[in-house]
Amino acid sequence: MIEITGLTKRFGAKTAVDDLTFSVEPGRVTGFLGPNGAGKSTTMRMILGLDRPDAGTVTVNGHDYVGLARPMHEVGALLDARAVHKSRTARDHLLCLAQTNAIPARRVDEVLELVGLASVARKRAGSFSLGMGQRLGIAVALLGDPKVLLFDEPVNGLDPEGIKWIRELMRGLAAENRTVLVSSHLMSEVAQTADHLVVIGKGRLIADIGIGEFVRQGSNVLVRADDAERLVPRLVEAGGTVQSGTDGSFIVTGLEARRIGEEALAAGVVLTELTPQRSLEQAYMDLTRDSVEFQASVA
Ligand SMILES: Nc1ncnc2c1ncn2[C@@H]1O[C@H](COP(=O)(O)OP(=O)(O)OP(=O)(O)O)[C@@H](O)[C@H]1O
Repeated sequence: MIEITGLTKRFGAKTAVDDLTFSVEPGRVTGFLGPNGAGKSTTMRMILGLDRPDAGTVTVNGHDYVGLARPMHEVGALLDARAVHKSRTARDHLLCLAQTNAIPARRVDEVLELVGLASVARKRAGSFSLGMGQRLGIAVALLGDPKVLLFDEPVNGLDPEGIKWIRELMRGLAAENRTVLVSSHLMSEVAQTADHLVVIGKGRLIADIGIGEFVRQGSNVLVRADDAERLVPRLVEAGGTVQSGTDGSFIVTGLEARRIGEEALAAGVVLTELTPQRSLEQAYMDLTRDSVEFQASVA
């Protein structure tokens, strides 16, 4: 469990993290979303005691990071996958960390296997592709078998097979009741993995919401039906908001397309069109539009 209260970090005149309060619960994957420069990495660095907050507190399993007796056993993090000795082999890199943290050598071979690097364990990390480097970074995070895991943009550089692998890994870690926080600036990267979302913009909290609720809030569906008068009251009763559109169509907010289809079926109404209007990515972009630091201007 990670608990963040009133967390603030300034760099000169810039407030990178601004009075942020949220907690990250075990047993689920929490997606940490925000546009570039929103303050995700700075927040993660403060969780790990790498940056000192100007105000507020952050605790991991009830302690601040510096107060943790065996940090690698409590928190594992993938922050910057390039932070390895290029001349060392993958195995030596892990062995070195294991030795300084009283972790047995057999755990090194276990994590190499787990991340799919066993066959290249004796190759120099400097010769690794970006994706292999990411896997090595994940091996480091898992080395101490920690209960809390932080992944900063972990899919960077991974191919589709690697992306699928890391999604399954994160889901598996959450299923083992671990606390998993994964950052991204793209909704599409976390939508399939996260159970919960924390969205920030310009260092401030924008949303702290279950993925199901976010999907419902983000959904806007265009509907055409042969008997709208019979269908609309049912949709309103089911929690939807209905606005009439042009030429007999109407827009339903707050209900997923499937639910609308089920209501139509139950009412015996034929749907002639059922089109989701806004993707999750779009909903997220709408939410963070005012927080984007660098916007391209349209010529
Ligand atoms: N060491 C630093 N010195 C000065 N400014 C910094 C420093 N670290 C971060 N910042 C600034 O703080 C803000 C938040 O940066 P941060 O890297 O935490 O954002 P982010 O959400 O992780 O972004 P990205 O998705 O681009 O990695 C940015 O405006 C950044 O320029």
